[in-house]
Amino acid sequence: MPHHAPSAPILYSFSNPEELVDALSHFIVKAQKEAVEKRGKFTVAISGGSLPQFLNGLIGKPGVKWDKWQVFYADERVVPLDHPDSNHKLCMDKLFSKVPIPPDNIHTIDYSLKDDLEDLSDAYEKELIHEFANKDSARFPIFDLILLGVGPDGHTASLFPNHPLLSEEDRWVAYIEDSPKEPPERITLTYPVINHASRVAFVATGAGKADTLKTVLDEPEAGLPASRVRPITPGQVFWFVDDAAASKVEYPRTKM
Ligand SMILES: O=C1O[C@H](COP(=O)(O)O)[C@@H](O)[C@H](O)[C@H]1O
Repeated sequence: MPHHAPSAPILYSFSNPEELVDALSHFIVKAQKEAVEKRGKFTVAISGGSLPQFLNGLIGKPGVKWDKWQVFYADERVVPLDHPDSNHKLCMDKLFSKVPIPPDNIHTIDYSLKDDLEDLSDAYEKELIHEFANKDSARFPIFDLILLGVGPDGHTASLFPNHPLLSEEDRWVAYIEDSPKEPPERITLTYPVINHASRVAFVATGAGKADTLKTVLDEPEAGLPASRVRPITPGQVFWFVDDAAASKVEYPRTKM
């Protein structure tokens, strides 16, 4: 089979958060429409951190078919689901408690397995296998959309700089016990999963992310975790940022 290099990232920069929220919700609904037309459902993985607050353009938006969404977490902290550090709690607070998504369509970690992180991450992987296996012959799941953030150190999901997990090639879900950012115990989707997605969209805002974004987009050879997100063709990576976050970036912007 011919090998195609991954497509270059597409960078959208907005002058204010309202424009970003609006464009992002439009982009997500378009992705959902395509997926539902093709396969009758929309598989999406969502991060925590600052990202969920930018999804509020979906609340009450016409065209969102919540019953077709199957939601997983791109990463999750190993804490109770109602703990302030839980990415699930954050997504519930910012979005899912405000929309008619069936609770069974939101796939959370099984916190009762907290004493054995291998079991906990295997159980989450099984949840993915149940959703994706046998639907196509791919070795890895093909998410319709993965929504990611980027930390000031360039980490994304719970893939941190210089961590051995960056080299994971087999597992769909892996655990980490020594996250440099609190809390230390987490699970994360691995690169093979992220880089098989149909679309990955990063969201990053604020001047505090300007240096990080410059390194990620202008110096991919530095190998920061977010730069390594390069979905295999025909997958595509998009960046939704504000002008403050993009202020130091030379990488070309695309008009929406
Ligand atoms: O710890 C995490 O950090 C990243 C980035 O967070 P942000 O607040 O700087 O946007 C986030 O994407 C990830 O889900 C989370 O667990």
